[in-house]
Amino acid sequence: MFTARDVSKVYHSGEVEVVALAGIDLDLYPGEMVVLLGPSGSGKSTLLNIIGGLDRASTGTVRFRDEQISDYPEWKLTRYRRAHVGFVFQFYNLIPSLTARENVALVAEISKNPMPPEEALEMVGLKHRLDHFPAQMSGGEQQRVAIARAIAKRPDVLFCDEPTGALDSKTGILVLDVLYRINAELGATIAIITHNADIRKIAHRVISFRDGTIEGVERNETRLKPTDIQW
Ligand SMILES: Nc1ncnc2c1ncn2[C@@H]1O[C@H](COP(=O)(O)OP(=O)(O)OP(=O)(O)O)[C@@H](O)[C@H]1O
Repeated sequence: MFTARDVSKVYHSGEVEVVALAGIDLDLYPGEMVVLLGPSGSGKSTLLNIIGGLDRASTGTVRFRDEQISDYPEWKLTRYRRAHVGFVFQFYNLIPSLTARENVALVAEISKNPMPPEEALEMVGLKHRLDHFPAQMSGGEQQRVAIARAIAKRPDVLFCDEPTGALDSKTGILVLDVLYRINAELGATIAIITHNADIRKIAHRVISFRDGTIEGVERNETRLKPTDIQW
């Protein structure tokens, strides 16, 4: 689904150059669930942001199916992101003055063939929270609203940057279980960035980062369900 070749990213802040990615090659396949592991600052978010069309590589190429998205002008990149990519971040980013249903509806409105917000919220187990505001929900519930919002446009791929980073383990497992089901039931490719090595067991493949490079790729012969892991 994605082919990244020799992707590098250098940030310049004043005199200082930070090499966030130093020539990475990565393939992501349709329908797989991958976990990206690695120390803080090793380049995980930078890579997903580039593949997701939120940022641009300094050098190298990124293909999505038959399209070289690294060559896209801004408007095409926006269209690509809108049509194909869902994002889930550590801090939910819900609009506080909108209910769960309205937060999801907002994205559904700018999509071509969206799921009804109620259906997306039902998939994440929040049918009973449709008209609650973010402040009336727990962290895990808010994250599940954020996931419902991301899947409502039926994305081909879901990029999740530390989705359980702000949650206790019990709630985190619930959120991972939702992602696991979305991967199995909707067939969406899912990439999860985490610092938590225990989460690796739920992935088809685990990609390990170090200093802006990929240190290793491991395939899990047997996967665990999120409800079978603990940390
Ligand atoms: N906008 C930016 N400007 C300057 N440097 C940046 C910027 N974004 C990231 N970096 C630097 O690039 C490097 C890689 O950052 P990145 O966020 O990709 O790492 P990460 O592996 O996702 O880390 P974490 O697990 O802490 O989120 C880090 O050294 C970071 O400080």
